[in-house]
Amino acid sequence: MKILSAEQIRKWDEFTILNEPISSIDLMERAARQCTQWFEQKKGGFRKIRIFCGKGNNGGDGLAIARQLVEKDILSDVYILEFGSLGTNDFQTNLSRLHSFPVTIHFIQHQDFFPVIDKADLIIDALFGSGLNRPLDGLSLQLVQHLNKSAATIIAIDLPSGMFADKPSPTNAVIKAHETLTFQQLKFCFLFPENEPFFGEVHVLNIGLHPDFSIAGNSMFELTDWKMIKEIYKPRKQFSHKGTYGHALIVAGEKGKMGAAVLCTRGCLRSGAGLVSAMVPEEQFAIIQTAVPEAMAIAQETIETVDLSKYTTVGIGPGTGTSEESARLLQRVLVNYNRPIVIDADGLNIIAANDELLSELPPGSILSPHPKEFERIFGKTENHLERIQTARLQAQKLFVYIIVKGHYSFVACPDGEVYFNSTGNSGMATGGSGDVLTGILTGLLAQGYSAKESCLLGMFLHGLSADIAVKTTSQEALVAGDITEYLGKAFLSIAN
Ligand SMILES: NC(=O)C1=CN([C@@H]2O[C@H](COP(=O)(O)OP(=O)(O)OC[C@H]3O[C@@H](n4cnc5c(N)ncnc54)[C@H](OP(=O)(O)O)[C@@H]3O)[C@@H](O)[C@H]2O)[C@H](O)CC1
Ligand SMILES: [K+]
Repeated sequence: MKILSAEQIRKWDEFTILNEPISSIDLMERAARQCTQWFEQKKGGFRKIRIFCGKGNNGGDGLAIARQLVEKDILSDVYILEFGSLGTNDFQTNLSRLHSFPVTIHFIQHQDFFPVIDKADLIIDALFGSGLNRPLDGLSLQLVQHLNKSAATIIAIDLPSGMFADKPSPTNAVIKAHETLTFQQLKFCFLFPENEPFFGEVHVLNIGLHPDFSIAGNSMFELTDWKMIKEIYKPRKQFSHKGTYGHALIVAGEKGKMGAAVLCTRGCLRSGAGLVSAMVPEEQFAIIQTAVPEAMAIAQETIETVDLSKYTTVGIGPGTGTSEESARLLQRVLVNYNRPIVIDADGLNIIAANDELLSELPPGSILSPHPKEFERIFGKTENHLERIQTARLQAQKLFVYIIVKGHYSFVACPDGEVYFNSTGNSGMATGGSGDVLTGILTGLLAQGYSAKESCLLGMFLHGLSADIAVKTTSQEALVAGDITEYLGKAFLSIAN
């Protein structure tokens, strides 16, 4: 699913209006209807429903919701932020429609008119949506601060007022919503971690924008979905043997960090690699061979002489440390291996300390930093959007795939496309979950998925497995090992 800017969504509206065809006011009615149905299902026994409206189309939605709720015998008070000018056409039409219904309409021209809000009230925020073009100030700023001070439940329509739809809102006053009902698809702003305190739980309501609108080519940003992932997934061939699915080399672990090697190797095996060799310090063989008997062990001390070309791919970095010997491991792989590899964790820290290694990366390789590792290599970024843009430029420049981990992990590809992952949960913020991802990515590469396919399928599987796991483990009790345990169920849900 492509992620669109506010401008592109406006064009999609216009396309729908022209080609469905549907009038703009009926499209607003349809959008409001989806919200009304959602509110009906929510029920909740609120003392009073208060709908706050601006004079744009977001406010128009609020007015239409007020009318549709009365039609269902749910009463509300409407508050219109009044600046003295007329609202949009659809706002004005909805205002005149509302006059014949038993809804009290208040016009707010000054902060003295702000209502006292009870914690048992429900606030519907329809002040500003995707048309916001500057931070809030004056009366709108004061109103948002007043609403945020209340202990009432706040539901935002389309976006929390004060938040820009497609760029960071660092200095803005923004409504702190408990839930947000957004239209048609996720907006860019919901992918930024800085915005998380404001949007609460986001529900995407389908308002039936025209399916033929050509978004392809209009956006470099995309959210992975089931259809895309099912197309990438390749069932195993009937006449196959372990050689069909490649031989992966995992270079991981040092004394005290062998857990990373175990998790990574398990992730690699569980994602379907035919053979996996784990290159660990020789004195740690017992750990890897006991914990992962399916893998072969090979000593890190043999790195100078080993023939790397016999491995289909290499995953390097989890728990290796950043000592001179570990740096040597990475250098040797980079210099002697020319197919795509996966580099994570300490492998990335070694690169951060020796940035000349960036020019040695085999083309098409995958780097999978978390934000701090990313900044160590590519420099400080002010916000998530800047991080996305930097990753995009670097992926193009270095011809590598850069996965930045987090809620909505994303991968920046060498062709300039950026894909956000749609699976996963906060339970994954636990030690070792990145090591499992490295294993999965390496395992997918080994069995013949392209680097891009490995990134998309790997991130999706990793998150999906955790989503399935938390149904029994809870987010709190999830440990990285559970992600490998549930990978089978994740594969089954993609295959079926
Ligand atoms: N396809 C859909 O998703 C549909 C969405 N709908 C709803 O429409 C809004 C977008 O409506 P729009 O009228 O474009 O914008 P807003 O309602 O968000 O804002 C209206 C005007 O507010 C002014 N503005 C902008 N920033 C500020 C500010 N900081 N302070 C005060 N005023 C501000 C601006 O006008 P100016 O002339 O003052 O620049 C805006 O134009 C979308 O979010 C949905 O809720 C449709 O209902 C159905 C389809
Ligand atoms: K809003």
